[in-house]
Formats: sequence, C-alpha cells, structure tokens
Amino acid sequence: MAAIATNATALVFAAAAKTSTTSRRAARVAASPALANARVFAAAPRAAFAKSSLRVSVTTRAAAEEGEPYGVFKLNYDISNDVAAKSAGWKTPIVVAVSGAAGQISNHLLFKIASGEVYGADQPIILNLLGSERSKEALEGVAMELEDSLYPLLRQVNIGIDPLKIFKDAEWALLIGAKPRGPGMERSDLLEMNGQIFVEQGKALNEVANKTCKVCVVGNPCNTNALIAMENAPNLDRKNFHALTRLDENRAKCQLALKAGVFYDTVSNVTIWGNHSTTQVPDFVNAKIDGKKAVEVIGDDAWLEEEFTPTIQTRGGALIKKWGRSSAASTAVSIADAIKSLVTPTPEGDWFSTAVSTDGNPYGIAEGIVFSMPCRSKGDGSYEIVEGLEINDWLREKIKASEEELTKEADCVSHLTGKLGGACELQGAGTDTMLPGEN
Ligand SMILES: NC(=O)c1ccc[n+]([C@@H]2O[C@H](COP(=O)([O-])OP(=O)(O)OC[C@H]3O[C@@H](n4cnc5c(N)ncnc54)[C@H](O)[C@@H]3O)[C@@H](O)[C@H]2O)c1
Repeated sequence: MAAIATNATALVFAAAAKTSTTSRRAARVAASPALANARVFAAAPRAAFAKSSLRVSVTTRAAAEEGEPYGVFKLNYDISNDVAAKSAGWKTPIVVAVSGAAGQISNHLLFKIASGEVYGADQPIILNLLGSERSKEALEGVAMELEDSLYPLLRQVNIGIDPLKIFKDAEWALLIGAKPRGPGMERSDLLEMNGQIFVEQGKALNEVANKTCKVCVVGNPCNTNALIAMENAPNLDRKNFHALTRLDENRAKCQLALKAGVFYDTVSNVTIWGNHSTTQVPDFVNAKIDGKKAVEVIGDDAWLEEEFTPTIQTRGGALIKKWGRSSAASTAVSIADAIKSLVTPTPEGDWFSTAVSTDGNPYGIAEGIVFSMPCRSKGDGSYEIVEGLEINDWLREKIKASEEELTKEADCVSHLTGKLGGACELQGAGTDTMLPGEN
C-alpha cells in the first residue's frame, strides 16, 4: 500500500493473505525503499489459506532504523499446524475498513470485530484502518494494541490516511471519522465541513472498494453524510449505504423496559424513524413488550409522548453531562448490533432500525434522503424495508418534521451530491436542531 510505503512508521501485519490483490499489495510494499527494513509475508493465495503458515512481521520507524522488527513480532513464527486446526471451518477473510480508527468509538469497536463477536467466530478479518493527519501516531498505537491482543481471527492490519489505499477491496466500510461541531458553529457549517470528508470517502469507495461493499456511516450528521457518500459512489448499490440509528433504537428499548418493569430482551419491534438528531421519532406505537403492544402494556400515553420521546431524542446529551464526553462504548455496541442485524437473519416478526435510501420506500417519505426506517434482513448483508406499520396522526406529524429536516440538509449539501438543490435553509436562529449528543 502506498500509504504504508511512504510512511516508515506504518505497521503491516500480513498473515495468510486473502487474495492475489493482497499479495500484489504486499509485493509493492516489499519493493518500497522506504520499507526496506519492513518484512512482509503475504503471499498465500486464497485456496492455500487454510494450510498456510502464519508469518507476521512488523516494523516501526525506530525499529526500521535499527533494522529490528517490533515487539513480539521480532519473532517470525510459524503456526501452520495450529492454523490448520483452527481454520477447519473458517471462511475466507473479509476486509473491513474503519475510518476514525483512532477515535473513542473505534477504540471499543475494533476489538469486538477482531474478537469474532461481530462477523462470527469463523470469520477471519483484515482490518484496514483510516486515520486523519492528526491521528496518525495514535493510529499506530491502536495497531499496537490490536497486536498485543493476539486475536486468532485477525489476519492483517493496515493503517494509513489515504482512503484510496485503505478502502481497497473493502467489503465493509464503517465510516466513523468526522470532526465535532465547534463552538458557535451552525448545523449547516458542520454539514459542509464533514460533507467534504464524505465526498472524498464516497469517491474512494467508488473507485477501490469491493463492488458489494456495505457502508455504515456513523460520523455526524450521519444521515446526510451517508447521502453524500452514496451520491459520490455510483458504482455501489445505493441499498448498501446505511447511517447508524441503532444506538437510538437500543436506547428506546431500554427506556420502554424500564417503564414496563421488564428485562429489555422482551422489548421488540422498535423503530427509530428519520434523522439521527433531536427530530428522530422513537416509535412506541408499533413497539412490543413480550409480544404485546407496548402502548397497552405501559398504559400511559402521556408518558410515551411527553417523556419517553424527548428522553430518547436527547439521551446523548444527558450522557455527556454525566460522562463529560459522548457515548463511545454503547455506540460501538450498536454498530456491532447493526452489522449483526445484516449478517444474521432477522427473527420472525421483528425488525431493526437503520437509516437507508428513501428511493421507492413504502411510507411516502420524500425520495433523495437517507431516513431511518424498520428493516429486515435475510442475513446476507442486504435488507428490505418492512411495510405495513401503523402510522397514526402523532407519528405522521413527527415523521414529517424529521423528513423536512433531512430534506433541508440535503438541499444544504446539494453542491456535494451533484444535485441542483435549493438554498440552504439551515442557517440562522431557530432553524438549527441538535445532534442527540449536543444538548
Ligand atoms: N450515529 C450515532 O449514533 C453516533 C453516536 C455517537 C457518535 N457519533 C459520531 O461518531 C463520530 C466519531 O465519534 P468519536 O467519539 O469516535 O470521535 P473521536 O473524536 O474520538 O474520533 C474521531 C476520529 O476521527 C478522526 N478523523 C477526523 N477526520 C477524519 C477523516 N477525514 N478521515 C479519517 N479519520 C478522521 C479523528 O482524528 C479522530 O481520531 C462523531 O462524528 C460523533 O458525532 C455518532
């Protein structure tokens, strides 16, 4: 990878490689004078994966200067027998690219992914980690921690700051990296600043990612960032773009359980409609507790409308007041949940929330935005929107407000999505809504 080739601090784990592409990449790295001291072993073709030796070597700037590999990897070790035993039922490794990999959320998520908790205990992983110029050093620290964790399923880690390199062959792209809203910054400014990131990353995905790559955008404002990435990646199926609203769903389930005095695993069919902002609509109308209508089990409409709903909309802010920082661990859990919901079949009769393209949606939501809706999956990475939910007047009005907000956001970034949009109406007092973590 050129990013690695130009950065002698780069860390390359190249275990039994997945594809010939990976082998070519390793060959380029090995040929680079900048990495003359880096020892990269990555040649086993896909068919040979199960039987290949695991040979890992790594270098750091200091080690490269000294000509010594780093830490535990100063040993080149061969565990072919062990791998052969463990890999009996293992699948072909998948490439998971993560942006913002040196951030708080990734600090939890990467270890879940590497452990097998997210994609399965038989799914080897290649982690491609994207950082920013500012987080370069920290990114190496992340890789060192992954190194020290000795995860059997983690077959390769690549780090860098060029999405064209890091998104290469990605089968999943988890776009977490974004900049936080600064003091006095309007939502329109935030959209513009982070929108540029998602133009670049969308284009990079379009160019180098696997054509079936599934993209989950977490960096805020995540719905419209997902829209921007999607519009800049015409080679990828629009149905493969998601923005994360699963954390909001999990929060809603928790609060319903608390009110009903039941354990939260009995709460199902919870939808978050709309934007990951304070206009989001946590749907108690269709939610169930122990298979019964949540509205009937709870029997307190005033609480549902006037307490439950704003509690979920502003839960992020309440947490910041306690923690002094935004939710990271529970966000990582919800990203893991969102992925698991796509790679395992949805339980009969249930659904999950994810923000997806509104193209052809059955609820009459305006097209051209990314809107959270109830979805189901067969477990093959795809989804379908669940039809036929009851939309009463209360829900309709709330959903409309979130739809209008997202339409305005889309107008504000029309210059980033190649559309002829209207003027940006999200400027000035009274037009700004908060992210869940901002108030
Ligand atoms: N959708 C949700 O439910 C949800 C929940 C919580 C947080 N978030 C959002 O997730 C994002 C990340 O949160 P965090 O707590 O991990 O933040 P963080 O500040 O700890 O980490 C963000 C990382 O992204 C990096 N980064 C910035 N620009 C980048 C770029 N162009 N390419 C790659 N990396 C880049 C930064 O250097 C930093 O290391 C924020 O935008 C936050 O608002 C979303």
